[in-house]
Amino acid sequence: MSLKLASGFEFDYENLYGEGKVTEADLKSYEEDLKKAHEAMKVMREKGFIRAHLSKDGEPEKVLFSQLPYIEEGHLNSPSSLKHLQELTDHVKDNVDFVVSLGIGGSFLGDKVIFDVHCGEFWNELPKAERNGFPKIIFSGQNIDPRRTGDIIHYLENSAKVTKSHEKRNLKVLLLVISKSGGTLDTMSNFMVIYDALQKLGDIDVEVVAVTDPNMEKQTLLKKLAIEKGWPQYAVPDGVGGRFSIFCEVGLTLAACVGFDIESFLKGARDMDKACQNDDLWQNPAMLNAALKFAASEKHGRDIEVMMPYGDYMKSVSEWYIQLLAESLGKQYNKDGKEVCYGRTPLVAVGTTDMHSQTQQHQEGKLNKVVQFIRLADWEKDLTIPDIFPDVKKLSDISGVTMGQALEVARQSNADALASNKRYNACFTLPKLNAYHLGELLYMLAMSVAYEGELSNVDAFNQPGVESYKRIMGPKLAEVKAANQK
Ligand SMILES: O=P(O)(O)OC[C@H]1O[C@](O)(CO)[C@@H](O)[C@@H]1O
Repeated sequence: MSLKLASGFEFDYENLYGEGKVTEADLKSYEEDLKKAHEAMKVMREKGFIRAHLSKDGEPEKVLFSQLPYIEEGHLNSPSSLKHLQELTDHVKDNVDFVVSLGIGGSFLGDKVIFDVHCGEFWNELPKAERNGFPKIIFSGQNIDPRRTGDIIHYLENSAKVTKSHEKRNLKVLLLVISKSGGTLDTMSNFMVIYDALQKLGDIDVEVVAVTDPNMEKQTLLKKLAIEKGWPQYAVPDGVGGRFSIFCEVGLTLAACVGFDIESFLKGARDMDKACQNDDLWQNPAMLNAALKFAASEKHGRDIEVMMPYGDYMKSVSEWYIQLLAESLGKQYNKDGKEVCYGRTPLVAVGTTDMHSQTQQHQEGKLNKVVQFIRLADWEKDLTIPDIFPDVKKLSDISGVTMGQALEVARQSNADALASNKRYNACFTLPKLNAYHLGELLYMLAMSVAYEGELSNVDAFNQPGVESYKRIMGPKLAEVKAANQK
């Protein structure tokens, strides 16, 4: 049982729906709610309106992520904004040695997905020609870890020495500072430490590009600095929350720095958006995914979702999804102010790696999980396991198949084993790992949490819970500073 789009994207729900799983009757009981949720999505697309959604200042706020795939003048992504991104590409290509991308949460996770999918693990070790002249990339700001930040500075210092002695020039480093609110401690502390250290080194030319809320009336700290210092600016528009921002200039600036195909990525998202306008539940990937996961949680207690892509470079997709699901649906109060403590808990896993650790739990632990696989139908550069030890039967037996085939056999076996023991699971198949199919997948997941927000009657677009520790953290930090000054 699966929903397959013309692009080849497939959602296989065989092990999630049917007898002993989410049933027809379960979905029937949500018929009216699904209709309403689908209507709400139409209104969101047309007007940017989501019932009861308020900004963190308690003001009515639009929800505009569904506009992002459509490149049109006057839209958030437009021919002129793409031209502006091309200027960044033209600037960094064959010119900048390193881009340090600074951000956390939605200002990091999507960029890491783009980097992993497009560049892979060894990008920074490749000769420049193999990177097509694009810079090396370092991520920072996603923690406040003095050792790693110190290591980044030291690494750049050493690179500057090599550049000076081999090429008789300064190293060029661009700090891409990404923060919607413009003042996040994690991002800005790393930025200040790194910017200061690099400027003091003397043999590094440092420049800054700021990605922040463009609002001129209520300027973020980062915006003010960018104006004052004349740094180029890109936008995290009003109405686009961090966890949806991979489709705006948060993700697209990093994409522009590595030569990731932005237009294909947005086309994938756009085609998925069209598929998600289908009124038929069984033909609408986001509505179907939301309905099945919601029913699995509410009717069968399966309220943990293990996002388990098969392949190392998709682990960050799972990490991106953690924020999407957790911040969108983990809510104490529903839209009517009633305490509900809703939310499905997301977990990161990777196949085959976690089949040798977590799978024991998935297979025999509490019956509270849905394991959601992601697989690639085609590994463009697959490798065949050679028969180099023909006398060693066990090794000879595993030769003659490709690693991609072995990976898929492992996944299917895991799915079958789970299903045979009442363990719900499902699978998204991407025909290939490229910008287009990534756009499809991520957009479908974003739209799916929007549906689930409506089904569960919680605001999927705020995150009041993260303000609690922030309120405690500010004064605590001030106390530490005061003590340091004594
Ligand atoms: O882009 P900013 O404003 O620095 O925020 C980073 C992240 O922090 C959060 O606000 C949570 O603390 C996320 O929602 C957001 O993606």
